[in-house]
Amino acid sequence: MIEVRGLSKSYGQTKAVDNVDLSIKKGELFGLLGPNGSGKTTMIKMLTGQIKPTSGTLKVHGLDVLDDPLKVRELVGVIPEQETPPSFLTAEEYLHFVAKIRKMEDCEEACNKWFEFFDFADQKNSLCKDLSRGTRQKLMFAQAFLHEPELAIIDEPLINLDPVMQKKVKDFLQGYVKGGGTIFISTHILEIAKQICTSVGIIYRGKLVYTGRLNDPEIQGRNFEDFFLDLVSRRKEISTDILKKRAEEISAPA
Ligand SMILES: Nc1ncnc2c1ncn2[C@@H]1O[C@H](COP(=O)(O)OP(=O)(O)OP(=O)(O)O)[C@@H](O)[C@H]1O
Repeated sequence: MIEVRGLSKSYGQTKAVDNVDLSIKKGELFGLLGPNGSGKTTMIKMLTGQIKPTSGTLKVHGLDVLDDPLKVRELVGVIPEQETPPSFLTAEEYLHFVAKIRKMEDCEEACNKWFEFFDFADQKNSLCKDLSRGTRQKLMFAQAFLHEPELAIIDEPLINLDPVMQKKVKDFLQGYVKGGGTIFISTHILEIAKQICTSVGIIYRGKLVYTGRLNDPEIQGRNFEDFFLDLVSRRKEISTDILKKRAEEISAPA
């Protein structure tokens, strides 16, 4: 469902994503994990055709994202990082608008299903700007799954949701992949990955330093948090040395 080869994205000197290879099969609930600034959002932006890679290839849903970014966005359900629905539309108008873009014939039932699922039917006529942050996230979630995409890509799916809604969303995501869907999420919350993901990738400083299942022999018998911290802090020591050297160079007399 997702095939990435040699994918890189640089912003000036910063290698946000560095030579990543990744394959995600249909039916996976894949979690991309990594500390802040490790390249998760940049990966998602490339997968969804929001930004172009510096180099590499990427296929999503069998489509080359570089050749056909519009088609990819039409097929795939996406929740970008920190995205909120347009302030000037009501919640219902926004879902109808998305349904039109998704070329859905009759969206009334699908929209109502989501208002009920997230328990905010009483606010469907409110302007999005007047909704709470959590409710805006619910709406973003609804728009991504409205057309029941085969693949959904979600940056931090549980952000701003209360524990009751988090549980609902986690159950929904697990059910979705059991029903044949594929989901790619990014998160820096390890607990979420442990609870719901069928496979994970760990990205650190743009490099994919691990991919596999949570029950892989490499992890088995070890606490996943320790495994994760080992992977990223081992590299942190290296980078700390580099930073120290740079600081010495900068402070050295000319
Ligand atoms: N538009 C941009 N211009 C310059 N640098 C950028 C840009 N977008 C991201 N970066 C840099 O690329 C690196 C990766 O950022 P990215 O947002 O992908 O990380 P992340 O893993 O999603 O972080 P977080 O968990 O904090 O959201 C960071 O060093 C960031 O500062």
